[in-house]
Amino acid sequence: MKLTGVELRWIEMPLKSPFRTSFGTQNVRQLLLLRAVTDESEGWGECVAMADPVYSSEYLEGCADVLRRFLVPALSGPIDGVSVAPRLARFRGHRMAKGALEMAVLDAELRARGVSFGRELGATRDRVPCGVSVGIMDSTPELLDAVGAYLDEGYARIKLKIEPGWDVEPVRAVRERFGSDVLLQVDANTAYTLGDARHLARLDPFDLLLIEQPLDEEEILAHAELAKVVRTPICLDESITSAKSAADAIKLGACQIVNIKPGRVGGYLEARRIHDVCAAHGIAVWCGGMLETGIGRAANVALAALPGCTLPGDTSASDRYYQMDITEPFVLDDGHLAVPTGPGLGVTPLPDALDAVTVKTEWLPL
Ligand SMILES: CSCC[C@@H](NC(=O)CCC(=O)O)C(=O)O
Ligand SMILES: [Mg+2]
Repeated sequence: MKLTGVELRWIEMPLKSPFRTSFGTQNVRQLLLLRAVTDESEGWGECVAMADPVYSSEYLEGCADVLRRFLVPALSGPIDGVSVAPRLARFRGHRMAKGALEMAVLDAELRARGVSFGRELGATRDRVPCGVSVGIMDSTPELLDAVGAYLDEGYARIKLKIEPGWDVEPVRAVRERFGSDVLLQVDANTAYTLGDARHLARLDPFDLLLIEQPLDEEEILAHAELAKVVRTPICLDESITSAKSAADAIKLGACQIVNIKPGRVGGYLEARRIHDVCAAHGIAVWCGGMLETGIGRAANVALAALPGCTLPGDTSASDRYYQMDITEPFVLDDGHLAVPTGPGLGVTPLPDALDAVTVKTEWLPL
């Protein structure tokens, strides 16, 4: 298969309501979609980098630049999904940009072969239980209303964003209102330090599934120290950038659970390798989210169907964040989403919906 070019598409998707985390509040999701055009088929990739480098060092315009000047030109000549990462390895970092490009080439290859993402990645289920991420709110009553609505929709797991000053009390309020059977976890997005260990241990009585990324992404040993003070399992997100970093974190006792985000780790093939490393060490994994459109959501649901994904992921329905998705919407069914079965991602953008959120496009010829 040969690439004839890649289209970059800047899109802006307004959120139904502000999504607040410890690193800021989002009202609109600005992201880059890639369309890989080959001599056999076309494929789609979603770059999950945010507009600003506040979740990780990557950001939207930086990804566009590195794709334009380095990554896309490096894919001239015969190419397929598995050969993208080796071809790009000489360029350091830029995992989200690389992951989106690999995803688009892999999707084109799989559509040409008539193989689904789920089949290619090793999915063993045709539907997956879905969790939902709940942002930091202005008040506890507002939080309880939101959590109650998501539970009524059937979500299998609730994840609360936390930060210093909004942690123990919101968790206590959710437990008191909805009981101890609700699967409940928290995500700090690196907002704490090891000095907060005893404070974070105050979450232990609430029987949380996990505490996600309490410390800075580079604090691997500190997470291992934290795990000696906090009984609740530590889950890493931002710290896990590759199968190697996952193996190191596990060996150092820095995490008992891993949130796998394909964009963060350089693509779905590396995500599968992380899944396999964790499974070999008895570490549970789940598929994280970056407010993807239906394109990224389709691939995430396929990943979430792998056997080692034993915890509900942040694979919410399309209407968690968006009034209208750019694909046929993913709709929750009894707390589950169906794994797409068509070739490649199994979904394609709806032209009118895509045009409605497109800011600009750029064609990168090969
Ligand atoms: C765009 S920043 C979101 C990062 C955050 N993701 C979520 O909370 C889930 C978002 C989703 O439902 O896609 C995380 O750190 O896990
Ligand atoms: Mg997280």
